[in-house]
Amino acid sequence: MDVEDVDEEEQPVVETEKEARPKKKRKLDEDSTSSEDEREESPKLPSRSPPPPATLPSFPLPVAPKAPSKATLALQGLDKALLSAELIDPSLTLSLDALERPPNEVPILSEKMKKRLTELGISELFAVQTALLPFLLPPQKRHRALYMPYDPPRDVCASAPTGSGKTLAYVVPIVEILSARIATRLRALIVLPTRDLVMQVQETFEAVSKGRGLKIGVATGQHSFAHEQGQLVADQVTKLHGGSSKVDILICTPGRLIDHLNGTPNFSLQHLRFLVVDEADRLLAQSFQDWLSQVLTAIRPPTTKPIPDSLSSLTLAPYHDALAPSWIASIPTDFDDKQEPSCQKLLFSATLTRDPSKIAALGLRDPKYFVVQGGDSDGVHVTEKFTMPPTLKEHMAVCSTVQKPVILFQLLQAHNVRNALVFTKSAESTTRLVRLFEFFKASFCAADGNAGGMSVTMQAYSSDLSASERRAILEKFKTKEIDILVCSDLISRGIDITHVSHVVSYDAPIDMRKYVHRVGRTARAGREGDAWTLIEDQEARHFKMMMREADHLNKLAKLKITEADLQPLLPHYENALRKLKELYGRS
Ligand SMILES: Nc1ncnc2c1ncn2[C@@H]1O[C@H](COP(=O)(O)OP(=O)(O)OP(=O)(O)O)[C@@H](O)[C@H]1O
Repeated sequence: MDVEDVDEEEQPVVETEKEARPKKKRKLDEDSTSSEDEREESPKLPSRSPPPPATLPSFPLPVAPKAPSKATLALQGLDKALLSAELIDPSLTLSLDALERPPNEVPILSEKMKKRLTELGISELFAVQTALLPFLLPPQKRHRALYMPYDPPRDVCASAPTGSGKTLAYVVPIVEILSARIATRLRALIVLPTRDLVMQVQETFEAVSKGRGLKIGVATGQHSFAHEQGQLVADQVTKLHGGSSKVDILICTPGRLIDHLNGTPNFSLQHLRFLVVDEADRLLAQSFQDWLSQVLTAIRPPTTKPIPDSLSSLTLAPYHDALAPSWIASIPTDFDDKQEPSCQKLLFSATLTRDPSKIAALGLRDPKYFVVQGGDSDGVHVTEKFTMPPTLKEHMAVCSTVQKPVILFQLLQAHNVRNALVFTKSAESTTRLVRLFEFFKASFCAADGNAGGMSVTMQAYSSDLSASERRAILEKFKTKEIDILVCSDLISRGIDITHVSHVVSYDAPIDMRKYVHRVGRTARAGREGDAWTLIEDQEARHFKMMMREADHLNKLAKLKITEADLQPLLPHYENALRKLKELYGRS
């Protein structure tokens, strides 16, 4: 079988319609001709009805519609701010030394930060960072303050391809601004969808903020609630209007955050200077006890504000409560401007959130959009749904269900694949595929002593494993003790393992977002990467439709595999299938 040839079966829907239209026209033309002929031949009788027209009007052939104008898109409800997004060329980089500002302005990065980044091997900024750092670290000192109740900062939505360095784009500014603090308060809250991602972002914060005296906490439910409470809040006994915090930065999952908001005395978000929603498209799609509205409420000042001790007692004693400025009740005067919380919301995603109701729910303040994406700068391109790393090569093969495993094994062998992630549809199928591969490898090695390229190690990584088992496996994969991880979509969001050279969607992803996040595990940080998708015959139509709708089908080349390539592997594959059947039969 030539896998290349398999997927010629369906015609694009548009073409089918195109063909149908002219046929319809021909039919009508034929009808009109025949009636004219009949008129020629029939005896000339007086006719009661008016004669039919000589020819029927012809229908115009369908043409591809033009791209909608900005005004049309605006009318369709697309957020105005999104239409005027700043487009950033993905190939843009900027050396740390070139980050200059005039001497009368605050430099973008402090010398301490430059030194630390250099120690971490970062000598230049990636595209998303070149745009966000100057924006989040403005040139005037007052715009970098922790409290700006009369002139609060603009919110930010940033969309950039997977692996393009979004994490540092918020970690660096947060560390720079919070390092100016004099007392520990909860000033930055980072919300992520999974525990694994929380750990990863925590590592980045700890690395970047080393020596800056910031305290970083996590809340994911990995430890008992009481333990976490003790780590986050210093005083849970005295009622403190200003809250109490043992950390400056908290990185958490939404569920656990809500638990603390509702159940930890003195846990308060009133001092927040940054709220980061990373992997925003996924977090906004999930309700998690309506986490977002609870967080937004906790950031806003209460309607009845507490009066600090110093005012109520009319003494000059400093009030221990440390309320945030917009929380403090004051006697209103005619000159008072409205005070607002100083919290700046930063949303990050590899896929644009285009649902206007979701954007509205965030209550963004004069949001500024940054989109890292090639193409025109006329703004219309911003409406494209997905941005991929430019160093990613994408391929697909359509095949039968039966041949899929052996095609995978052939690809791994022929391309000498190491450092790969293979995605399956469920935890159960990860285990089954790994077992099948082990039987296959054993049969292959028994026949060919030197293993002929089948020496790779494969391991299942799925929700069937405990968190500690998963961590240990991931660590082994990072240190290259394991060559290939077969995983369910658990790993497909944000996990950063830079050496992944191949991502194989063994089971095709069911939607475009899943596809983007899976393939985004490779070609990270400017490296090359390959993404292969295996599609079963019956899935081909849906998959291609999905790709076409995302304007992405033309980016996928076909994988070249022939019958001759598979032939030598088939006896071992049959052996492996028999063994697997025996195993599952037994259990
Ligand atoms: N300026 C830089 N120089 C060198 N490496 C960098 C730089 N910025 C980020 N990286 C590295 O690039 C890798 C990918 O970064 P990161 O995880 O932030 O990507 P991401 O855009 O958040 O991806 P995803 O959408 O998949 O979560 C990380 O290993 C990070 O350390």
